[in-house]
Amino acid sequence: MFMAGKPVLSLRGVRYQIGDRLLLDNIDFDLRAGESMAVVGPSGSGKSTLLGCVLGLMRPSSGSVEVGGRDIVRMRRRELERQRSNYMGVVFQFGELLPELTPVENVALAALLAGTKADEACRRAEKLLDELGVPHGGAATLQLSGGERQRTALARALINEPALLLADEPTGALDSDTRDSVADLLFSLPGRWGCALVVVTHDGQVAERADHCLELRDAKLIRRGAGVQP
Ligand SMILES: Nc1ncnc2c1ncn2[C@@H]1O[C@H](COP(=O)(O)OP(=O)(O)OP(=O)(O)O)[C@@H](O)[C@H]1O
Repeated sequence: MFMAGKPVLSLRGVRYQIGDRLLLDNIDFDLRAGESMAVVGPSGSGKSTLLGCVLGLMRPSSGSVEVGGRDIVRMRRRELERQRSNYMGVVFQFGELLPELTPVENVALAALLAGTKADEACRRAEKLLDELGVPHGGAATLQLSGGERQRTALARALINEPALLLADEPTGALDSDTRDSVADLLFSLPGRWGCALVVVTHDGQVAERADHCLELRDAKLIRRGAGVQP
């Protein structure tokens, strides 16, 4: 896990523009191990763009995005991919799992791709799925409920022990009871695993569980909860 006390994620002066529209204007924040942050904001305000900059999928026109103490903005592709696989885990709205594989296979695959041996990858996948409450007989992932699929997606994001967990609308496709149980699990992870967590969500009831709640509006990040220094 990343050094305690130092930010796992640190943005300074991040600016991102599409055409003549400024989506991110001078965004600054720090997030440390064990902390969670929610980003809310109207549809189209640029929340996914912000996450894209943190993941290195989008390149800001200026500013720095430090993950694990290193600026990813000016990294070459290979180096960026290495930094991403060493430090980051990601969960999307629909889980983005391979439906015909079993949950164990879906989760183990992420470890295999990171260089873990097959036996070890399966063992760790099974343990993680047990801890996150996902049944894992031989059934294909498509037979799981929506909540179980999102828990599987969380297990996949966690298997390489990321210092930074990123989630884009992780509960957006779930009914309200399932949303609550997945959100409870999600926000328990920084305390249990020592990772930092960023959640982009439309849902105020999900966002209020975070240590820091920030709203993206008119290209600026405005603090809504206590904590983070924007
Ligand atoms: N490649 C692109 N070309 C042009 N416009 C784009 C492109 N990508 C995103 N946009 C626009 O940028 C704006 C921000 O998009 P983004 O997906 O970051 O918003 P969001 O806050 O995540 O929205 P939502 O909550 O609806 O998912 C939107 O108006 C979108 O249409």
